[in-house]
Amino acid sequence: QNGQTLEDHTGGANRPAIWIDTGIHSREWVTQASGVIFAKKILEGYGNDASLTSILDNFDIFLEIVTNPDGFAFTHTKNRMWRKTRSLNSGSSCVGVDPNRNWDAGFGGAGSSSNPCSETYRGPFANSESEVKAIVDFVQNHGNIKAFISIHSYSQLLLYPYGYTSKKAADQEELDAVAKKAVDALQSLHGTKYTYGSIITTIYQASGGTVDWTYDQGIKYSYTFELRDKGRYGFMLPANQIISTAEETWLALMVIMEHTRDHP
Ligand SMILES: NCCCCC[C@@H](C[SeH])C(=O)O
Ligand SMILES: [Zn+2]
Ligand SMILES: [Zn+2]
Repeated sequence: QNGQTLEDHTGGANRPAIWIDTGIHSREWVTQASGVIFAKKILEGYGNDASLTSILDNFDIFLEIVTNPDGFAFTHTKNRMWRKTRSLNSGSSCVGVDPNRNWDAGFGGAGSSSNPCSETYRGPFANSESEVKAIVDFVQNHGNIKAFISIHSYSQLLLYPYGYTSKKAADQEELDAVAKKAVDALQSLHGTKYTYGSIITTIYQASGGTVDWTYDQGIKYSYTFELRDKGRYGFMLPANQIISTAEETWLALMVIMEHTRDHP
């Protein structure tokens, strides 16, 4: 359209962008399902919701829904509780690397395991997993991503860097203020209560994590969500909670995206 070639589908040379991924941990099924609903929100919202329209008039949104496809298939066929990738580990009969410990941010430090049989196995080296490397390459080639949101379940948390170190992020105050606003918006819909804060202080030490790497790439608005619930169902959240979970999470995402739009 308007004289642009097919390849240039992003509406112009490298517009600023917002990244959202779901399903990097395959068993966290409410996240992939929510990702599909986020896609619907984006498509239906353009031209109807003024705030989303203004976001999309200025940013591209990149949404990767099945970020760990091999793991996701495995949860459907063999093991519902599979978390990691399905890569083969030489010298071990244990399969898979934790794709949320494989990033080059404090890689190999405390908060990940060197044991291939562990659920938090970091992998043989940073970006060893194709699922991770693909995103690293995309982020570095794009070079104009302003917000990066990686969605997990469960625990009802909104987390920001760092997880690999107790050092405060340079933008900690701002990240905390936006997180508060986001969880307040989330809670306003169905009363779902979230906790927010830095990864290491709010959940546990985790090395090689996604948003620690994106933050250190200069993507200030880097957040990890842990969606519903707090353990009653855990990863097996009943399907009848998918829509309400996605709807409330969308309100939090809108707060983060609006802040990104208004603070370019
Ligand atoms: N980027 C590290 C985020 C903190 C831990 C998040 C949870 C999600 Se299941 C984890 O990977 O253990
Ligand atoms: Zn997870
Ligand atoms: Zn989790």
